[in-house]
Amino acid sequence: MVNQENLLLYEKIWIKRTLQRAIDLLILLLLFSLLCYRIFFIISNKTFTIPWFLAFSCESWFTYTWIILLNTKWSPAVTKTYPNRLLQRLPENELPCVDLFVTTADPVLEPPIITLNTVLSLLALDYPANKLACYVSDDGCSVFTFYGLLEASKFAKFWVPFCKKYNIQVRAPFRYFSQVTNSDDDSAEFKQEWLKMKDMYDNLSHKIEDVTRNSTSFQFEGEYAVFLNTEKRNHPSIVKVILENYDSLSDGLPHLIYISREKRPKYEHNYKAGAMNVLTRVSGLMTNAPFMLNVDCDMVVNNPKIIQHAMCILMDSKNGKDVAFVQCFQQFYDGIKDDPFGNQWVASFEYIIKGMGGLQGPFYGGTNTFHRRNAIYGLYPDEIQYGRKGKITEKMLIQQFGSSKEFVKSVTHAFEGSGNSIDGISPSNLLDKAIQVSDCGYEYGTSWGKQMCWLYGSISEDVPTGLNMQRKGWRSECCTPEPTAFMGCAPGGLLTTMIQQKRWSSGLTVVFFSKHSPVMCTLFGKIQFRAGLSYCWLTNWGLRSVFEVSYAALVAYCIITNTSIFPKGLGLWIPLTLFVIYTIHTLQEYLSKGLSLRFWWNNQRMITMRSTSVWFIGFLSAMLKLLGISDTIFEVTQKESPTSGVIGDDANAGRFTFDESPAFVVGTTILLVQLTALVVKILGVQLVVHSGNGCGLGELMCSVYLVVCYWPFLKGLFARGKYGIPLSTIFKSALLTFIFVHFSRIAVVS
Ligand SMILES: O=c1ccn([C@@H]2O[C@H](COP(=O)(O)OP(=O)(O)O[C@H]3O[C@H](CO)[C@@H](O)[C@H](O)[C@H]3O)[C@@H](O)[C@H]2O)c(=O)[nH]1
Ligand SMILES: [Mn+2]
Repeated sequence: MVNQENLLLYEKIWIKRTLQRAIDLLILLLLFSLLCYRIFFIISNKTFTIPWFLAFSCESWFTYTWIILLNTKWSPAVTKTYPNRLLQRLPENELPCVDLFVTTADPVLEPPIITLNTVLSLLALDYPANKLACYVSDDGCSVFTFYGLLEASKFAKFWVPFCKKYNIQVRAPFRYFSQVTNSDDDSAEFKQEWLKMKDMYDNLSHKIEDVTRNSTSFQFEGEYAVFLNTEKRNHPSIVKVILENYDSLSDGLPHLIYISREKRPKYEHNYKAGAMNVLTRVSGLMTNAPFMLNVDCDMVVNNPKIIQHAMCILMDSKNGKDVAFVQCFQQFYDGIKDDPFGNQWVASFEYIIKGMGGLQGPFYGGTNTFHRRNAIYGLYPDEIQYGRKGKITEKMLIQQFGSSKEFVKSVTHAFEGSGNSIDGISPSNLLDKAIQVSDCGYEYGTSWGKQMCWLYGSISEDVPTGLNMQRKGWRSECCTPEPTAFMGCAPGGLLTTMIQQKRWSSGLTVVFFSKHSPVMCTLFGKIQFRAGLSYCWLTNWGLRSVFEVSYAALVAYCIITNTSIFPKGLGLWIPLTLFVIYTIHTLQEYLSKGLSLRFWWNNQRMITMRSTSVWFIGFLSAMLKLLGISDTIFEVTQKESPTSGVIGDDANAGRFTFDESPAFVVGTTILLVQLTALVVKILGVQLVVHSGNGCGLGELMCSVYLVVCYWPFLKGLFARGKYGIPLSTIFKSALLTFIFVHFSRIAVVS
């Protein structure tokens, strides 16, 4: 007989990739050869030119990047969870409580119908309803989001039982109805109910469409009166209990609470991190679950048993004790075929996240994550077992957590592991306390956002928040059940993708130079060496762009001035082989995952485009922020409304569209500079340098490669309308190109 108690709730499965490792090493060897070649060349020829030195610096950086990337990818692992064992071990009523958080920020960029679907999919989770509470934070302070939630809660009373009765897998109605039609095999009863549900859902979405369309005639009465005269950035806290499971029925509906934290023009709101901290406090007061799940408003549940899977990890008495958070990777529905904008992250998931999964665990990705409340509150892993070090007085707690006595009490309860803070008091009786902790002055002088919980200061709040926990010795785990846990909406077009990339680059650069930088956390905290390096890879996106842009500029400079940075003759074989093997390597990575050639190329060119354009802008904006010159803002990613049709089917969905956004200026400039260089070469009007070390095949190939990557931009130069690059952008880029060429010539002449 196998003793049930000894069976693990989850296991780590290591992935073997011998061939890939061999190629990885070969590339590393070639990179080192190139660097050595440069050093010997300088020593033996006793010539030292600035372009050579710059090329050497860039290539050293690329080698460093390659090393930290290898380090990240080299011990990949996935976790396998056994939810049945969990249920055998724990009776349903002993399963832990989980607080569910949804954030939304803008009713236009994030249509309420999307948020409602996410909420509905959470309410319908396959987990005892009395163990769940769903909190929605609305930074848009939108009466339509609130209206939508009220309507959705009425629909939920039918939808949730329907899903549970028929064991529906996809519980976000718009996903369900777009995928599943009833068939002849279904029972008459099911068909009837299906039709009824579809009818009710259509009704719900029409209602919401109608109020948003006729927004001016909305009646601010009753429940809605508090929204009258509120402005997005200037309004008091609004907390509303929409659903309440009074009798704590396991087959009822979870609590549903709407929160719009106070906003005043003079206060910093700290974007999503600020919203998450308010959610943490309100939920601490009302339900104080030991675990919390956080999702963005577009991340619908796709696997209704996901909590059981995550709990296998967090509740495992052997390996789970030091796990602070469980990360389910972001996956997307209705992605455009072959990923033209490189925002579906399939390869990153396979190689980077699984790679980190084998180290100290994946980084916190901002959504689809289960957190341990005590880890978020700043405890160390061993404090969970042996209690907090030293005696903590109430005064100290108030200093850290703020002045709400009730909230501080809930924190003490959380630390003691004794669950609900104010037993027997239902959420609606705690409204005034909840409003108090949602006020913008509440955090003043406390540790919120500085030492604990969601950290402030970077617009990629997720990475430092996760790092801050891991530096205390916590680990994290990936959770990858079948079917996929959550599905979200990938940015629809080029501009949205570029803005998102800029935000990440900027936010991550700030993290790299902040006190929560992976270097500091490795030196002075408990981030393991290799995990620290993998965090360096992640937070160096911005810095990397500086070297990539420099390299691109250098190549063009060489062609224009007829100088060279690449070896001649035999020496040219090193960079050439490097290029060919690297290409085969990435191609192999994609093909072996069943992705197409087109997919691979789309991703490769997007990697080049984003790392030489928006990452660079992100880096510059991070520098301005670090120097205190200007602040960075969190630009919310637009989510496509489900009613606007399936994105993937549109023939033009993958075409590049442009507008006057500065995000396109750098890219257009890179392209124009390369084109100018090539034209100069073809016309033979280069400046001849007397050393005889003129530009050769290497420089030309680099330049042509860049033009090929930027092909969609090249087409944009000649196209019109939204597919064309606006004249003003072309003009700005042309000016920058002119300046570049001018200074290149001056630099040579002098
Ligand atoms: O002031 C704000 C800004 C954003 N959000 C919410 O934050 C979430 C993420 O914003 P989104 O525009 O969708 O950003 P993405 O680039 O798609 O998000 C990724 O990157 C972010 C960090 O840059 C993380 O916070 C996200 O979880 C992660 O999915 C959304 O639910 C927003 O409603 C707020 O609540 N308040
Ligand atoms: Mn998103």
